[in-house]
Amino acid sequence: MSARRIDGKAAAAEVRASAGRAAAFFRATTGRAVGLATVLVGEDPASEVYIRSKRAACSEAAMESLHHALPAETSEADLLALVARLNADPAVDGILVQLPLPPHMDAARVIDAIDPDKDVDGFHVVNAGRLAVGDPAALVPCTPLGCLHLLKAELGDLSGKHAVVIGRSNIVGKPMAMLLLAESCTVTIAHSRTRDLPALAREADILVAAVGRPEMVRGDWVKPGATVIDVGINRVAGAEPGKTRLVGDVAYAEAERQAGAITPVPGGVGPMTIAMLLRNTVVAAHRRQGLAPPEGL
Ligand SMILES: NC(=O)C1=CN([C@@H]2O[C@H](COP(=O)(O)OP(=O)(O)OC[C@H]3O[C@@H](n4cnc5c(N)ncnc54)[C@H](OP(=O)(O)O)[C@@H]3O)[C@@H](O)[C@H]2O)C=CC1
Ligand SMILES: Nc1nc(=O)c2c([nH]1)NC[C@@H]1CN(c3ccc(C(=O)N[C@@H](CCC(=O)O)C(=O)O)cc3)C=[N+]21
Repeated sequence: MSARRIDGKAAAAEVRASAGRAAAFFRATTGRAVGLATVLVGEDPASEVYIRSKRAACSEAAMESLHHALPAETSEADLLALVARLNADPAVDGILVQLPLPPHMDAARVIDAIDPDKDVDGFHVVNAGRLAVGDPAALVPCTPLGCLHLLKAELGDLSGKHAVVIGRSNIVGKPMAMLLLAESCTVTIAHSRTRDLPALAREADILVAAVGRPEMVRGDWVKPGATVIDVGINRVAGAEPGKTRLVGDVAYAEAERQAGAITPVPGGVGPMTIAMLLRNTVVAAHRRQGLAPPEGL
Protein backbone atom coordinates (compact mmCIF):
# COMPACT_ATOMS: atom_id res chain seq x y z
CA MET A 1 0.00 0.00 0.00
CA SER A 2 1.21 3.47 -0.75
CA ALA A 3 -0.20 6.62 0.85
CA ARG A 4 -1.98 9.41 -0.94
CA ARG A 5 0.42 12.34 -1.24
CA ILE A 6 -1.29 15.48 0.07
CA ASP A 7 -0.53 18.30 -2.35
CA GLY A 8 0.07 21.35 -0.17
CA LYS A 9 1.18 23.43 -3.11
CA ALA A 10 -2.12 22.96 -4.93
CA ALA A 11 -4.20 23.53 -1.80
CA ALA A 12 -2.17 26.66 -1.04
CA ALA A 13 -2.77 28.03 -4.54
CA GLU A 14 -6.53 27.74 -3.97
CA VAL A 15 -6.35 29.49 -0.59
CA ARG A 16 -4.20 32.25 -2.10
CA ALA A 17 -6.66 32.71 -4.95
CA SER A 18 -9.62 33.01 -2.60
CA ALA A 19 -7.68 35.46 -0.41
CA GLY A 20 -6.92 37.42 -3.59
CA ARG A 21 -10.62 37.60 -4.50
CA ALA A 22 -11.43 38.78 -0.98
CA ALA A 23 -8.67 41.40 -1.21
CA ALA A 24 -10.16 42.66 -4.49
CA PHE A 25 -13.59 42.88 -2.86
CA PHE A 26 -12.02 44.78 0.03
CA ARG A 27 -10.38 47.27 -2.31
CA ALA A 28 -13.62 47.78 -4.25
CA THR A 29 -15.57 48.34 -1.02
CA THR A 30 -13.15 50.52 0.92
CA GLY A 31 -11.09 52.18 -1.80
CA ARG A 32 -7.82 50.99 -0.33
CA ALA A 33 -5.68 47.87 -0.60
CA VAL A 34 -5.21 45.31 2.16
CA GLY A 35 -1.82 46.12 3.70
CA LEU A 36 0.71 43.75 5.29
CA ALA A 37 3.80 45.15 7.03
CA THR A 38 6.74 42.75 7.20
CA VAL A 39 9.69 43.40 9.51
CA LEU A 40 13.03 41.67 9.21
CA VAL A 41 15.87 42.35 11.64
CA GLY A 42 19.32 41.29 10.45
CA GLU A 43 20.35 39.31 7.40
CA ASP A 44 19.58 35.63 8.07
CA PRO A 45 19.47 34.16 4.53
CA ALA A 46 16.63 31.69 5.31
CA SER A 47 14.53 34.53 6.76
CA GLU A 48 15.19 36.62 3.66
CA VAL A 49 13.92 33.76 1.46
CA TYR A 50 10.75 33.38 3.55
CA ILE A 51 10.03 37.11 3.57
CA ARG A 52 10.52 37.23 -0.20
CA SER A 53 7.98 34.40 -0.71
CA LYS A 54 5.50 36.09 1.60
CA ARG A 55 5.81 39.41 -0.23
CA ALA A 56 5.53 37.75 -3.67
CA ALA A 57 2.35 35.98 -2.51
CA CYS A 58 0.99 39.34 -1.35
CA SER A 59 1.53 41.07 -4.64
CA GLU A 60 0.03 38.11 -6.52
CA ALA A 61 -3.06 38.52 -4.34
CA ALA A 62 -3.14 42.29 -5.04
CA MET A 63 -2.31 43.20 -1.48
CA GLU A 64 0.12 45.90 -0.50
CA SER A 65 3.21 44.70 1.33
CA LEU A 66 5.32 47.26 3.13
CA HIS A 67 8.69 45.90 4.09
CA HIS A 68 10.96 47.18 6.86
CA ALA A 69 14.50 45.80 6.88
CA LEU A 70 16.44 46.75 10.00
CA PRO A 71 20.13 46.15 10.72
CA ALA A 72 21.01 43.30 13.11
CA GLU A 73 22.27 45.76 15.73
CA THR A 74 18.93 47.63 15.95
CA SER A 75 17.94 48.14 19.58
CA GLU A 76 14.82 46.51 20.96
CA ALA A 77 13.53 50.00 21.79
CA ASP A 78 13.81 51.03 18.12
CA LEU A 79 12.00 47.88 17.00
CA LEU A 80 9.24 48.52 19.57
CA ALA A 81 8.95 52.09 18.26
CA LEU A 82 8.49 50.76 14.70
CA VAL A 83 5.82 48.31 15.90
CA ALA A 84 4.03 51.21 17.63
CA ARG A 85 4.05 53.21 14.37
CA LEU A 86 2.68 50.23 12.44
CA ASN A 87 -0.03 49.70 15.08
CA ALA A 88 -1.12 53.31 14.57
CA ASP A 89 -0.92 53.28 10.75
CA PRO A 90 -4.43 52.88 9.27
CA ALA A 91 -2.98 51.51 5.99
CA VAL A 92 -1.50 48.54 7.86
CA ASP A 93 -3.89 45.63 8.46
CA GLY A 94 -1.32 43.00 9.38
CA ILE A 95 2.10 43.07 11.04
CA LEU A 96 4.59 40.23 10.73
CA VAL A 97 7.90 40.37 12.59
CA GLN A 98 10.02 37.56 11.15
CA LEU A 99 11.47 35.16 13.71
CA PRO A 100 14.03 34.38 14.97
CA LEU A 101 15.05 37.82 16.24
CA PRO A 102 18.69 38.57 17.14
CA PRO A 103 19.68 37.26 20.60
CA HIS A 104 19.70 40.72 22.24
CA MET A 105 15.94 41.00 21.72
CA ASP A 106 13.09 39.44 23.68
CA ALA A 107 10.75 37.99 21.03
CA ALA A 108 7.84 37.67 23.47
CA ARG A 109 8.06 41.36 24.38
CA VAL A 110 8.14 42.38 20.71
CA ILE A 111 5.21 40.14 19.76
CA ASP A 112 3.15 41.38 22.67
CA ALA A 113 3.68 44.98 21.50
CA ILE A 114 1.78 44.18 18.27
CA ASP A 115 -1.90 45.16 18.18
CA PRO A 116 -3.61 41.74 18.60
CA ASP A 117 -6.04 42.62 15.80
CA LYS A 118 -3.08 43.16 13.43
CA ASP A 119 -1.19 40.08 14.67
CA VAL A 120 -1.57 38.00 11.51
CA ASP A 121 0.95 35.43 12.80
CA GLY A 122 -1.44 34.78 15.71
CA PHE A 123 1.46 34.75 18.17
CA HIS A 124 0.17 37.40 20.63
CA VAL A 125 -0.98 36.08 24.04
CA VAL A 126 -4.39 37.63 23.42
CA ASN A 127 -4.79 35.53 20.28
CA ALA A 128 -3.48 32.41 22.06
CA GLY A 129 -6.11 33.07 24.75
CA ARG A 130 -8.87 33.65 22.21
CA LEU A 131 -7.98 30.37 20.49
CA ALA A 132 -7.93 28.53 23.83
CA VAL A 133 -11.42 29.75 24.82
CA GLY A 134 -12.93 29.40 21.32
CA ASP A 135 -13.35 33.13 20.63
CA PRO A 136 -13.91 33.57 16.86
CA ALA A 137 -11.98 36.87 16.98
CA ALA A 138 -8.76 34.83 17.33
CA LEU A 139 -6.14 35.23 14.65
CA VAL A 140 -4.77 31.68 14.50
CA PRO A 141 -1.10 30.84 13.79
CA CYS A 142 -0.64 30.20 10.07
CA THR A 143 1.19 26.85 10.17
CA PRO A 144 -1.33 24.96 12.34
CA LEU A 145 -4.18 26.63 10.44
CA GLY A 146 -2.67 25.32 7.21
CA CYS A 147 -2.32 21.82 8.70
CA LEU A 148 -5.97 21.86 9.78
CA HIS A 149 -7.07 22.93 6.30
CA LEU A 150 -5.20 19.99 4.75
CA LEU A 151 -6.63 17.56 7.33
CA LYS A 152 -10.22 18.67 6.73
CA ALA A 153 -9.78 18.48 2.97
CA GLU A 154 -8.43 14.96 3.35
CA LEU A 155 -10.69 13.54 6.08
CA GLY A 156 -13.78 15.75 6.31
CA ASP A 157 -15.14 15.53 9.85
CA LEU A 158 -12.33 15.01 12.38
CA SER A 159 -14.50 14.37 15.43
CA GLY A 160 -13.55 11.42 17.62
CA LYS A 161 -10.24 10.83 15.90
CA HIS A 162 -7.15 10.38 18.02
CA ALA A 163 -4.63 13.07 17.09
CA VAL A 164 -1.08 12.88 18.37
CA VAL A 165 0.87 16.14 18.03
CA ILE A 166 4.61 15.79 18.53
CA GLY A 167 5.96 19.17 19.66
CA ARG A 168 4.58 21.74 22.14
CA SER A 169 5.92 25.08 20.88
CA ASN A 170 3.73 28.17 21.17
CA ILE A 171 3.81 28.71 17.42
CA VAL A 172 3.09 25.20 16.12
CA GLY A 173 2.45 22.32 18.55
CA LYS A 174 0.23 24.03 21.13
CA PRO A 175 -2.05 25.91 18.72
CA MET A 176 -2.27 22.77 16.54
CA ALA A 177 -3.50 20.83 19.57
CA MET A 178 -6.07 23.57 20.35
CA LEU A 179 -7.42 23.52 16.80
CA LEU A 180 -7.74 19.72 16.78
CA LEU A 181 -9.46 19.81 20.18
CA ALA A 182 -11.93 22.37 18.81
CA GLU A 183 -12.66 19.86 16.00
CA SER A 184 -13.49 17.30 18.72
CA CYS A 185 -10.42 15.15 18.25
CA THR A 186 -8.99 13.32 21.25
CA VAL A 187 -5.63 15.06 21.43
CA THR A 188 -2.35 13.87 22.88
CA ILE A 189 0.58 16.30 22.95
CA ALA A 190 4.01 14.65 22.94
CA HIS A 191 7.40 16.27 23.55
CA SER A 192 10.99 15.50 24.46
CA ARG A 193 10.03 13.94 27.81
CA THR A 194 7.32 11.68 26.41
CA ARG A 195 7.90 8.00 27.19
CA ASP A 196 7.79 5.43 24.40
CA LEU A 197 6.92 7.90 21.68
CA PRO A 198 6.89 5.26 18.89
CA ALA A 199 4.14 3.29 20.68
CA LEU A 200 2.13 6.46 21.35
CA ALA A 201 2.47 7.61 17.73
CA ARG A 202 1.17 4.22 16.56
CA GLU A 203 -2.12 4.99 18.34
CA ALA A 204 -2.71 8.06 16.19
CA ASP A 205 -5.34 8.38 13.48
CA ILE A 206 -3.82 11.81 12.83
CA LEU A 207 -0.09 12.23 13.45
CA VAL A 208 1.39 15.73 13.34
CA ALA A 209 5.18 16.01 13.58
CA ALA A 210 6.48 19.48 14.58
CA VAL A 211 9.79 18.66 16.18
CA GLY A 212 12.69 20.02 14.13
CA ARG A 213 14.54 16.68 13.97
CA PRO A 214 15.20 15.39 10.47
CA GLU A 215 13.28 12.18 9.71
CA MET A 216 12.77 11.30 13.38
CA VAL A 217 9.35 9.71 12.81
CA ARG A 218 10.00 6.27 11.28
CA GLY A 219 7.70 4.10 9.21
CA ASP A 220 6.92 1.76 12.11
CA TRP A 221 5.66 4.71 14.22
CA VAL A 222 2.72 5.10 11.83
CA LYS A 223 -0.55 3.20 12.26
CA PRO A 224 -1.65 1.67 8.94
CA GLY A 225 -4.01 4.11 7.22
CA ALA A 226 -3.18 7.10 9.47
CA THR A 227 -2.98 10.66 8.13
CA VAL A 228 0.50 12.11 8.64
CA ILE A 229 1.21 15.86 8.63
CA ASP A 230 4.91 16.72 8.52
CA VAL A 231 5.59 20.28 9.69
CA GLY A 232 9.37 19.91 9.88
CA ILE A 233 11.63 22.00 7.67
CA ASN A 234 15.19 20.73 8.09
CA ARG A 235 18.06 21.57 5.78
CA VAL A 236 20.50 18.64 5.64
CA ALA A 237 23.59 17.77 3.58
CA GLY A 238 22.66 16.58 0.09
CA ALA A 239 24.08 13.79 -2.05
CA GLU A 240 26.61 16.07 -3.74
CA PRO A 241 29.22 17.87 -1.63
CA GLY A 242 28.28 21.46 -0.81
CA LYS A 243 24.62 20.89 -1.73
CA THR A 244 21.80 20.80 0.81
CA ARG A 245 18.29 19.42 0.64
CA LEU A 246 15.12 19.90 2.63
CA VAL A 247 13.66 17.05 4.70
CA GLY A 248 10.80 16.90 7.16
CA ASP A 249 10.51 15.41 10.64
CA VAL A 250 9.11 12.22 9.07
CA ALA A 251 11.07 9.58 7.14
CA TYR A 252 8.80 9.97 4.11
CA ALA A 253 9.77 6.88 2.11
CA GLU A 254 9.10 4.60 5.10
CA ALA A 255 6.01 6.39 6.39
CA GLU A 256 4.22 6.50 3.04
CA ARG A 257 4.14 2.68 3.03
CA GLN A 258 2.05 2.74 6.23
CA ALA A 259 0.06 5.96 6.06
CA GLY A 260 -3.28 6.52 4.34
CA ALA A 261 -2.20 10.02 3.37
CA ILE A 262 0.91 12.09 4.04
CA THR A 263 2.28 15.57 3.34
CA PRO A 264 5.63 15.81 1.55
CA VAL A 265 8.49 18.21 2.38
CA PRO A 266 8.85 20.43 0.44
CA GLY A 267 5.41 21.01 -1.07
CA GLY A 268 3.29 20.19 1.99
CA VAL A 269 2.76 22.39 5.02
CA GLY A 270 5.27 25.13 4.05
CA PRO A 271 3.25 26.61 1.16
CA MET A 272 0.09 26.48 3.31
CA THR A 273 1.77 28.66 5.95
CA ILE A 274 2.19 31.47 3.44
CA ALA A 275 -1.33 31.05 2.06
CA MET A 276 -2.80 31.27 5.56
CA LEU A 277 -0.80 34.43 6.23
CA LEU A 278 -2.64 36.05 3.30
CA ARG A 279 -5.96 34.73 4.56
CA ASN A 280 -5.32 36.06 8.08
CA THR A 281 -4.33 39.45 6.65
CA VAL A 282 -7.52 39.75 4.59
CA VAL A 283 -9.61 38.65 7.58
CA ALA A 284 -7.86 41.21 9.82
CA ALA A 285 -8.47 43.94 7.22
CA HIS A 286 -12.19 43.21 7.01
CA ARG A 287 -12.64 43.10 10.78
CA ARG A 288 -10.75 46.35 11.31
CA GLN A 289 -13.03 47.98 8.73
CA GLY A 290 -16.15 46.55 10.40
CA LEU A 291 -16.86 44.29 7.40
CA ALA A 292 -17.67 40.59 7.57
CA PRO A 293 -14.98 38.51 5.86
CA PRO A 294 -16.46 37.00 2.67
CA GLU A 295 -18.17 33.59 2.90
CA GLY A 296 -15.98 30.63 2.05
CA LEU A 297 -12.71 32.50 2.56
N1 LIG B 1 6.29 24.48 7.54
C1 LIG B 1 6.28 25.64 8.17
O1 LIG B 1 5.70 26.57 7.72
C2 LIG B 1 6.97 25.76 9.48
C3 LIG B 1 7.82 24.77 9.87
N2 LIG B 1 8.44 24.82 11.08
C4 LIG B 1 9.29 23.66 11.41
O2 LIG B 1 8.59 22.83 12.34
C5 LIG B 1 9.50 22.24 13.25
C6 LIG B 1 9.09 22.60 14.66
O3 LIG B 1 9.14 24.00 14.84
P1 LIG B 1 8.93 24.71 16.26
O4 LIG B 1 7.67 24.22 16.86
O5 LIG B 1 9.14 26.14 16.05
O6 LIG B 1 10.20 24.07 17.05
P2 LIG B 1 10.64 24.16 18.58
O7 LIG B 1 12.07 23.82 18.58
O8 LIG B 1 10.16 25.40 19.19
O9 LIG B 1 9.83 22.95 19.27
C7 LIG B 1 10.15 21.63 19.02
C8 LIG B 1 9.30 20.71 19.89
O10 LIG B 1 9.70 19.36 19.61
C9 LIG B 1 9.96 18.70 20.82
N3 LIG B 1 11.04 17.73 20.65
C10 LIG B 1 12.34 17.95 20.38
N4 LIG B 1 13.03 16.81 20.32
C11 LIG B 1 12.14 15.83 20.54
C12 LIG B 1 12.26 14.42 20.62
N5 LIG B 1 13.41 13.80 20.45
N6 LIG B 1 11.13 13.72 20.87
C13 LIG B 1 9.96 14.33 21.05
N7 LIG B 1 9.79 15.65 20.98
C14 LIG B 1 10.88 16.40 20.75
C15 LIG B 1 10.36 19.76 21.82
O11 LIG B 1 10.08 19.26 23.10
P3 LIG B 1 10.37 20.10 24.45
O12 LIG B 1 9.29 21.14 24.51
O13 LIG B 1 10.25 19.08 25.52
O14 LIG B 1 11.73 20.68 24.30
C16 LIG B 1 9.49 20.93 21.38
O15 LIG B 1 8.24 20.91 22.03
C17 LIG B 1 10.88 22.74 12.81
O16 LIG B 1 11.42 21.80 11.90
C18 LIG B 1 10.57 24.03 12.07
O17 LIG B 1 11.56 24.33 11.11
C19 LIG B 1 8.17 25.82 11.96
C20 LIG B 1 7.33 26.85 11.63
C21 LIG B 1 6.70 26.93 10.34
N1 LIG C 1 7.01 35.65 12.25
C1 LIG C 1 7.22 34.49 11.61
N2 LIG C 1 6.18 33.88 11.01
C2 LIG C 1 6.37 32.70 10.35
O1 LIG C 1 5.39 32.12 9.80
C3 LIG C 1 7.69 32.14 10.29
C4 LIG C 1 8.72 32.83 10.94
N3 LIG C 1 8.46 33.99 11.59
N4 LIG C 1 9.98 32.32 10.93
C5 LIG C 1 10.31 31.11 10.19
C6 LIG C 1 9.12 30.18 10.07
C7 LIG C 1 9.25 29.16 8.96
N5 LIG C 1 8.21 29.49 8.02
C8 LIG C 1 8.05 28.88 6.76
C9 LIG C 1 7.29 29.44 5.76
C10 LIG C 1 7.21 28.87 4.50
C11 LIG C 1 7.90 27.73 4.20
C12 LIG C 1 7.85 27.16 2.82
O2 LIG C 1 7.21 27.72 1.94
N6 LIG C 1 8.55 26.05 2.54
C13 LIG C 1 8.62 25.43 1.23
C14 LIG C 1 10.06 25.24 0.77
C15 LIG C 1 10.92 26.47 0.90
C16 LIG C 1 12.39 26.15 0.59
O3 LIG C 1 12.64 25.50 -0.44
O4 LIG C 1 13.25 26.54 1.40
C17 LIG C 1 8.01 24.05 1.27
O5 LIG C 1 7.96 23.46 2.36
O6 LIG C 1 7.58 23.57 0.22
C18 LIG C 1 8.66 27.14 5.19
C19 LIG C 1 8.72 27.71 6.46
C20 LIG C 1 7.51 30.55 8.46
N7 LIG C 1 7.96 30.96 9.64
